[in-house]
Amino acid sequence: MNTLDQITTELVGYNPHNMSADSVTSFLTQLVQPVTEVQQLSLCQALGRVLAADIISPISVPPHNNSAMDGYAFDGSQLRPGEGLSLKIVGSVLAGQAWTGKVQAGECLQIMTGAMMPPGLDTVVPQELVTRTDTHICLPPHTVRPGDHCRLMGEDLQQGQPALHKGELLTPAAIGLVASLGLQSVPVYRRLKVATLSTGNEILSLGEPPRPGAVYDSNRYTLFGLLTRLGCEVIDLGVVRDEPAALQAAFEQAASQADAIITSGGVSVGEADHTKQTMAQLGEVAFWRVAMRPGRPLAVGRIFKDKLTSSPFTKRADSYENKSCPTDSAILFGLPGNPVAAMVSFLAFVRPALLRLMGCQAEAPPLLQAHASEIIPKKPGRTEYQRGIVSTAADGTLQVRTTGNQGSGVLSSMAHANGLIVLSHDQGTVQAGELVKVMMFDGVM
Ligand SMILES: Nc1nc2c(c(=O)[nH]1)N[C@H]1C(S)=C(S)[C@@H](COP(=O)(O)OP(=O)(O)OC[C@H]3O[C@@H](n4cnc5c(N)ncnc54)[C@H](O)[C@@H]3O)O[C@H]1N2
Ligand code: MOO
Repeated sequence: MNTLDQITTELVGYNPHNMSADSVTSFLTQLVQPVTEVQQLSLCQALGRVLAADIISPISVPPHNNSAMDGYAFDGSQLRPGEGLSLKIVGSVLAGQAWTGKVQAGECLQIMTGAMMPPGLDTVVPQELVTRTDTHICLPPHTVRPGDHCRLMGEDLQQGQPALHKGELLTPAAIGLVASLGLQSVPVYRRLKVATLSTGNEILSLGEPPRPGAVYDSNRYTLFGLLTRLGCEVIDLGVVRDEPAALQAAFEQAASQADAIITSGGVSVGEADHTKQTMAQLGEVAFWRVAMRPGRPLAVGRIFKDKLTSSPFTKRADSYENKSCPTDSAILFGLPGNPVAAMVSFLAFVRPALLRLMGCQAEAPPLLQAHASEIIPKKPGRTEYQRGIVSTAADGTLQVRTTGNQGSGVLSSMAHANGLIVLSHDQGTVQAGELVKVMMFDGVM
């Protein structure tokens, strides 16, 4: 585990009370140490998990030369430029069958897609490109070239070649690739446990009757969705009152069970904002406040498990299967209470940090570029995230417009967005037609 001093002395521009969005990303890369515990999981359970070792192909894929079309297989060396070809049909082979007979010069074999190409044959002509009698086919000139429509053994993967690398996320395509190798299970890093709690005396749990001054908790629900999409196990610790003792008990419980803790509310400068103080008592506050909007009062730190009193930490290698978690500290993300500020902070920083904690080494997906359909006012000196809808303009280019009220408590404009327009730290107001960057939600939330 790196100490804060080790991380911060190397970090350019570190200012714990006003971090730029870029320095938060660099900081979290240093702070977060990936989990190390590995499990062997059957393929169907492994979707969304992170590979803990390279997958080396035990076989070649495809395992044999085979036809890419329903048609006729023959030796392509008989083709002559500008000339047609007449071939005698000597048999027929389906996928899964092996043709054992001979196919001589002047002959062909009727073959179905996926069927093994017999030795000596390297070319397939699709059936709709030939004229056929009972005994022969006739290929017009220029129908195929030697080697056409024949899929070669190992053209996808050669035996012994790495198919996937350690640190890759298992997507549906990756799961399919592993299955094509005949492997039934894969080594993956264990699932992260993430504890969530909402703070605030005014926060109502669902099912409670409304009361004056109170609002229903939405943050635990957006976080539940975001964390579930990420494949984390969510430990829901409910709503905690704005009281230091209640917060301390909740943090201790969370830290004893989870790799990461995500709170919302109580990180600003109000009299009931106790999150940072409790974080400092049980661990350390790494930084608080980011030059961004929304989400400025984000606080990040960690809770040291060996300091906990009420929830003793058992450091057993298999303990993540039980109640506690085998890491020395739990990283704590104190998100701002305003619902959109909480979501934006999660998407901008928490999600990439959790992916790193999960062992994922994949690059962040590139931001998309779209033309702003309207003026977007922006002050230089902070990164801004605006809720937007990307669509295709009449000329085929991408355009983006904002989804209305951008107040950091307004969830409806978030629910109607398909991405966040990311306006960088030094950027000023965006004019209509200018290109802007967009972080798309697809696959993320
Ligand atoms: N004097 C200042 N006041 C505020 C500042 C500031 O710099 N100086 N920052 C503002 C900004 S920006 C934000 S964001 C908020 C963040 O405050 P907290 O993290 O302390 O959050 P709360 O005060 O607890 O709540 C803010 C707001 O969000 C509602 N909320 C909280 N939790 C939930 C939840 N789970 N579900 C739905 N809504 C929730 C809460 O009722 C408040 O309306 O501080 C500003 N103030
Ligand atoms: O940063 Mo706050 O999130 O704007 O409301």
